[in-house]
Amino acid sequence: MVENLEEKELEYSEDDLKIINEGLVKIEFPEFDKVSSDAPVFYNPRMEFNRDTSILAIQAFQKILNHNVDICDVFGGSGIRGVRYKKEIDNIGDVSVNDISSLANEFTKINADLNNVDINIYQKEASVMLRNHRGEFDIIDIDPFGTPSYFVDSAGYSIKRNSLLCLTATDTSALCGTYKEPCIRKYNAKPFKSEYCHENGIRILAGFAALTLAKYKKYITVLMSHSSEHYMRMYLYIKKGSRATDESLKNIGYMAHCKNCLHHEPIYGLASNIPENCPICGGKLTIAGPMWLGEIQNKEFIQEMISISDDKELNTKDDVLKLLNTCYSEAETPVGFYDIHVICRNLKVSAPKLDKILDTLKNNGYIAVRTHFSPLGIRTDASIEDIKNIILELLKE
Ligand SMILES: C[S@@+](CC[C@H](N)C(=O)[O-])C[C@H]1O[C@@H](n2cnc3c(N)ncnc32)[C@H](O)[C@@H]1O
Ligand SMILES: [Zn+2]
Repeated sequence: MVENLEEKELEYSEDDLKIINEGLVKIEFPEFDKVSSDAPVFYNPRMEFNRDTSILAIQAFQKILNHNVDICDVFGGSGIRGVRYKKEIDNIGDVSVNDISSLANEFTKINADLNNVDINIYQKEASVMLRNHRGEFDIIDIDPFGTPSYFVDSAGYSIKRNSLLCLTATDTSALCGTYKEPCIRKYNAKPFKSEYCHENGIRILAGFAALTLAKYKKYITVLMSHSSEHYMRMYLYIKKGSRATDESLKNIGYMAHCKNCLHHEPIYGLASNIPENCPICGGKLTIAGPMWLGEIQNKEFIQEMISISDDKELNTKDDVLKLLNTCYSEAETPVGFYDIHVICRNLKVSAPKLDKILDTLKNNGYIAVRTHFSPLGIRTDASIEDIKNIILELLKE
């Protein structure tokens, strides 16, 4: 069932109108009491970071395609994304902005005129928009309130080979497992509320997209993904081919976690044999998934985003670069991470400095990097036993 279908009566006066600057554009919008799904046209300053990151990702993708790219923002709101994409991305082709609300579209028109750009404006339910315009866009941006799950099938039907699917989810409580049932309903996956639940959430969303697109013989490569504040966002390179899709689905699997000793391990395959007990301590394993166990960061793509940032005016550039640098170092590392405080609680000791643990792991020949998912997280190929031993040794010093 698709929510927010009915247009709500919203009134505003001239006094409610506000203009803000973001990136290279000015955006006018009526200020309602609160930012919510009741107010289709609004400006959410907390999403500027998301939009700035999108500018870099879409520009980097345009460079991969190396021709003018046509883009559709399926949930336009005030039109801010469409207007920014048209104004700030080089070699952009047609920009289409869709919103089910006529008020939203009124403001998209106002904002396109205010910034002297041409935008095609549509007023359709998102899935209808996608299905009516099959194969037309090089880039599809799905940025709804809450879950994108209702729209992924239509995106899978509509999206053409060699294109980019940008997905936002704000229902992080479902994806992270605060509430289990909504995740099962919306993403057909069992979540697990753990110290690395945001990574599991990203992987569940990517896995859901991969499995949904597979029936159209389309497969994903995750170019970049992040969990920030109250939302998750990912950039998926979509390609087509039945063999390659079959191969790609080998990245679907489960995460097994031992609450007793904190060991975790990925288990590849949809119908694989899942062990019941922890190979380290014999404790019962908790299973989350199905989820995407393939890469969730792509080094070359992120490097391109970082280079492109030199030429872009972005208010949140420092924060975006911080994120991109961490995501860059997270690429090609093992699935899942360890939280140092959780391990130290398990050991009943106080925590040594995170940098010390990272250095010692690296000196012992392990991969050891930070993760953007958590300031206390370490991504490493060391086993939980090795990490615990290193912590205990450090505490003796
Ligand atoms: C989160 S806002 C979009 C924000 C915008 N992308 C931005 O960056 O500011 C969601 C928008 O989706 C619209 N919407 C909600 N359900 C929809 C549906 N099923 N089809 C099309 N538009 C929908 C709402 O009217 C609202 O304007
Ligand atoms: Zn165990």
